[in-house]
Amino acid sequence: MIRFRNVQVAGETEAGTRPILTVPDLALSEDRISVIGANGSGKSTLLKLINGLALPDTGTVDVDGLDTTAQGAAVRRRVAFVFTDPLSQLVMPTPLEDVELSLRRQYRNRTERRSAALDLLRDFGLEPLAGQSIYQLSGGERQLAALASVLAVNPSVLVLDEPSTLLDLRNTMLLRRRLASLPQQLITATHDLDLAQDSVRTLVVDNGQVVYDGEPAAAVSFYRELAAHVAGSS
Ligand SMILES: Nc1ncnc2c1ncn2[C@@H]1O[C@H](COP(=O)(O)OP(=O)(O)OP(=O)(O)O)[C@@H](O)[C@H]1O
Repeated sequence: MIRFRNVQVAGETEAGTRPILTVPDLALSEDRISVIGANGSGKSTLLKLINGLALPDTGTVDVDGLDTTAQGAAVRRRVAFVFTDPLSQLVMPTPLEDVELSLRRQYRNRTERRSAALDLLRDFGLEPLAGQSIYQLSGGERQLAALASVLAVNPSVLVLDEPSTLLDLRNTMLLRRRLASLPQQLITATHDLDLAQDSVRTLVVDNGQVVYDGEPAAAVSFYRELAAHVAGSS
C-alpha cells in the first residue's frame, strides 16, 4: 500500500518558489493504477515521490509503512522505476550484462547469474538479442530490455513514466501484453489513453493536483472534457 499524507512539493523558478504538486491524502492499493494529465501537470513528480526519486517538502509518502525520506534505500528495493527513455536506464553495453548487473545481489556465482539472466531475457523474447549492443536494438526491444532488467531485482511495485511514448503501435501492444501479465502492482503515467485504461483506477492530475480519481473510462472522459475546455479558452 502506498500512502501520501499532506504532501507538498515545491519547485524553484527564477520567479521564486512555486507549488508543483499538492496531495492531501491518497492511498494506492489497486494492482493497476494509471495517471493521466496535461504536460507539466505533475504526473512524473507524483510517480517519483513513490520511490523517493523526489521527496516531499512537507508531508510524507510511505510504501508498505516504509517512509520514502527516512528509508529511501529500502523503498527503492520494493519500488522499481521505468523511465520513458530506456537508454537512461540501461547502463551496460548489452541486455545480458544489464540484467546480470541487476541480478548481482541474488546470484554471487557467475554461471548461475548468467543462466538466470538468460531465462529472464527469454521470458521477454530477447534471448537472441542478449549479446547485442543496446544501441543496435529497436526502441521496443530496448524498452523490453529495460523492463527485464528492472524486474530482475524482484520489485513488488513497478512505477512506469510514459513507457510507450517512444514505441510504435506494434511495440506498444507488445508492451501492454507484457505489462498485463506481470504480478507486480503497476502505476503508470501515460498520454496513451488506451494504455491508461489497462487499469482499475485512474488519477487525473491537473495543475499539481489530483482532480479526478476513479474508474478509468470515466476518468478519461473527464480528462477529455478538461482538455477541450482548456483548449477552448486559450
Ligand atoms: N525540480 C524542479 N524544479 C522546478 N520545477 C520543476 C522541478 N521538477 C518539475 N518541475 C516543474 O513541475 C511541473 C510538473 O512537472 P512534471 O514533470 O511532474 O509534469 P508531467 O505531468 O510529468 O509532465 P509531462 O507530461 O510533460 O512529462 C512542471 O511545470 C515542471 O517544469
